[in-house]
Amino acid sequence: MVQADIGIIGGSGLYKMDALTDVEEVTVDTPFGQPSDALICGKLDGTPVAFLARHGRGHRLMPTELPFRANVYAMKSLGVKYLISASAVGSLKEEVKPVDMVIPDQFIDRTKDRVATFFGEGIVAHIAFGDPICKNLAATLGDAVDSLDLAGVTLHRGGTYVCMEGPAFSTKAESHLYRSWGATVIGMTNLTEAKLAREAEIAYATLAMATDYDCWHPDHDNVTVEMVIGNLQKNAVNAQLVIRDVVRRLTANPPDSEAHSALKYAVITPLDTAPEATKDKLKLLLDKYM
Ligand SMILES: CSC[C@H]1O[C@H](OP(=O)(O)O)[C@H](O)[C@@H]1O
Ligand SMILES: Nc1ncnc2[nH]cnc12
Repeated sequence: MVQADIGIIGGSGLYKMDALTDVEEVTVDTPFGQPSDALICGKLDGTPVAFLARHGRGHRLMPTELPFRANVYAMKSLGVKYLISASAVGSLKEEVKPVDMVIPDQFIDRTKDRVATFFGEGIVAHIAFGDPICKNLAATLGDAVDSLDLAGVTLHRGGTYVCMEGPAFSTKAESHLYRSWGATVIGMTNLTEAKLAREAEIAYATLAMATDYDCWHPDHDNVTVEMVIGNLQKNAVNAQLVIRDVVRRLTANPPDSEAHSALKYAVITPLDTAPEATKDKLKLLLDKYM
């Protein structure tokens, strides 16, 4: 099986990486079902990476339908240690304008219809999630963005990403509420992925690219898919430059991450008495603790 230390999940507008060489499509089956699509494995400037189109190529899956567990498990099964998400987000702050980049460091959970854990069925784990994003991976990602000096793009390091269920966009009352909470951007995917990545001991960071001002801004139209995609086509070009640069940096200097030992103090169920079937299902995550 192909192996890669670095995984990339491309969101709305980013369905492929043009610079990939030695490309191989890998279909992965997991105990949590099939990922959104085949993993596109290849090399970026010589470094093996695995790319996954979050909504599938052709954008077939809405946020609630995403097989988040299968996606993260599939990355883990290829050996991924660093997972970078590229995502479209609505801006909740005046100073974050469309095409700006945000590297969030916090989330607010407004999802209600998805499973965000690998555990259960006899094995209970509670991961620490106070700092849901890997600080070192986020810093490397920020350095990559800064070094590129992309025209018209301001980088915002840090910020809170509200993860809503969707698929409908927010009401104005909701959008104003999130602003009153001090949130920075809004999307529908990254919190769930970040939780599962942490459970899988994978360092996770998000390159969030603003596409709209959601529906709170008096001088801007309410968000539409047309608006999102229009801006994300510009963002997709920038995102690929950033990803290429961050992969170079991670290859030269793979950072430490607290995520890599996230399960050390998280599993409360004694594994020696836990159900064999669940241990088998979670072997990829728990092997080093058994
Ligand atoms: C097409 S706009 C809404 C859609 O875009 C974002 O997706 P992703 O995070 O995969 O880029 C947002 O979360 C929604 O799923
Ligand atoms: N305004 C918005 N709300 C939720 N998800 C989004 N993705 C892009 N823009 C968004």
